[in-house]
Amino acid sequence: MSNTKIKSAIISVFNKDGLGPIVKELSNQGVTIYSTGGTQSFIEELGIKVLRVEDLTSYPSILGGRVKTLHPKVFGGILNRKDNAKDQEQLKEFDIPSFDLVMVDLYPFEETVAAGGTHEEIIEKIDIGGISLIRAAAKNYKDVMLVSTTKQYADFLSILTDQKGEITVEQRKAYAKDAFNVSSHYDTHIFNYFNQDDEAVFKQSITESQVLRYGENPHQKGIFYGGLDSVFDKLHGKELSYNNLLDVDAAVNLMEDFKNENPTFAILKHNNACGLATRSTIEEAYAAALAGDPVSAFGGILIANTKIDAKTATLINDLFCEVVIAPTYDEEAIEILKSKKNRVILVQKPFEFPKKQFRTILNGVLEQDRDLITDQIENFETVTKVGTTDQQNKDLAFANKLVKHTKSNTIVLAKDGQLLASGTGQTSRVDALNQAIHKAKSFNFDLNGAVMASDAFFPFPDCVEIADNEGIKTVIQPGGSIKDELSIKYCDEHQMAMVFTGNRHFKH
Ligand SMILES: NC(=O)c1ncn([C@@H]2O[C@H](COP(=O)(O)O)[C@@H](O)[C@H]2O)c1NC=O
Repeated sequence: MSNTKIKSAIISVFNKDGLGPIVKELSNQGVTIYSTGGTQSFIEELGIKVLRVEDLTSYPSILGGRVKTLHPKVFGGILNRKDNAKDQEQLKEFDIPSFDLVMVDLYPFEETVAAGGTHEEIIEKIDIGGISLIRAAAKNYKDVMLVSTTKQYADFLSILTDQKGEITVEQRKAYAKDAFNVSSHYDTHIFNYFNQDDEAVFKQSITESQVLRYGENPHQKGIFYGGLDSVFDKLHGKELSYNNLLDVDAAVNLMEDFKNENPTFAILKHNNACGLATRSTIEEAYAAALAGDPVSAFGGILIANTKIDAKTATLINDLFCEVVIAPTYDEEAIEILKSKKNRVILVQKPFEFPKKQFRTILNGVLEQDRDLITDQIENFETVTKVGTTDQQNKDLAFANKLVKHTKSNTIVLAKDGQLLASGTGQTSRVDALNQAIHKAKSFNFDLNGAVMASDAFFPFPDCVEIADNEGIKTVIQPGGSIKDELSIKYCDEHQMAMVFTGNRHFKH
């Protein structure tokens, strides 16, 4: 198959940005340009000759722009096969010009939904003519070059210029493939808008992707579908790996629950926090978080809920860590942190988490709502004779937030706004508690006065008994076991306080 020299073009774009240099080049190359209303005015204002689609079709744009290019003279000009004699005869018979280039930028449907447009505004942004132009030109890629998104402008302009308007069939096919990506993405968003009542249909479209160095292990391939630019500004460091991304996700989710708290710092390893503390300064919060488990912190992911200053950065610099995340940094702090070549420094932007979560299992996909419940002190239900003090309530809320972001089964032990230790991802709650106690003791924490949080109810009174024996007298848990009474009874007999939240926070 031969190259196609662009001699005629039809251009209909919503966003006119970046169009100027392309139409100038097309004009320089003597290309005949047809265009729709707004695009035509834009091109004319550049002093470039352009023909009106209305003159071609002998119809004005009607129904408020709902019908402007939908005409056999337009679609015949795009869909005709150059090597099909009958097609070419019909072009002559019906006086249809043949198009070698189609350029479209669709109505901004997704953006209108995101901006909270009214139903009527959103419906009007369902592009009909544009999507038809795209499908037609992509179908006939053997003869037609199609630019279906403004993202292709720079590449297309260089092809146009370098190859003097001669486009190879490989290039046309590649652009056609991209076009079906554009059209299917567009339709996915329309479907999801119409499916807001949550009918169980899985349809997602993510056009951005990043090939990772590898997956969870070096022998596994890894790709991230999504774009991090809306979440972070990356100031420094190597590419985030598959495991880094999982940890970063866990860190950002965790810190979301502490974003309105006093300065709070977390250190994560393998998606779980190994250090977390809230203090009056971020420097103190970092020091207390690190003290939670300085061994695990090696190679960890660090996240702060407030600005990282130079003093904190100096402390961080003593630790080998993969990623540091904060909403802002002092200039000096950035320079200090940059001293390690590979360390990734991220500025977290204000960011709204998607409301749904997905993961693959077996031969399908699981979907669930994000766990948006953050248990508030005013909703705590004291179920024991002994109540809780204000400080204990603060610690219970702190530990309970952490439990929500730790792999099940989990038990979190905390005191004075500091994670003392947690048991993570254990097959029994008793194992989780024993792991937490063992860890806390290994770092010389005094468990007297500590609080215990559990992600799910206690099926037996064994955990409260073990906790009691260690001096832990205050407990928070969802409640809901048929044997709750046994745990409550134990607490009452041993002057322990227990609070129910009513909300389980499994995380698997
Ligand atoms: N109705 C049609 O026949 C039609 N043909 C092209 N469009 C769209 O109209 C827009 C360009 O319009 P204008 O050139 O008038 O600014 C583009 O987003 C294009 O995708 C159409 N509009 C919507 O369907």
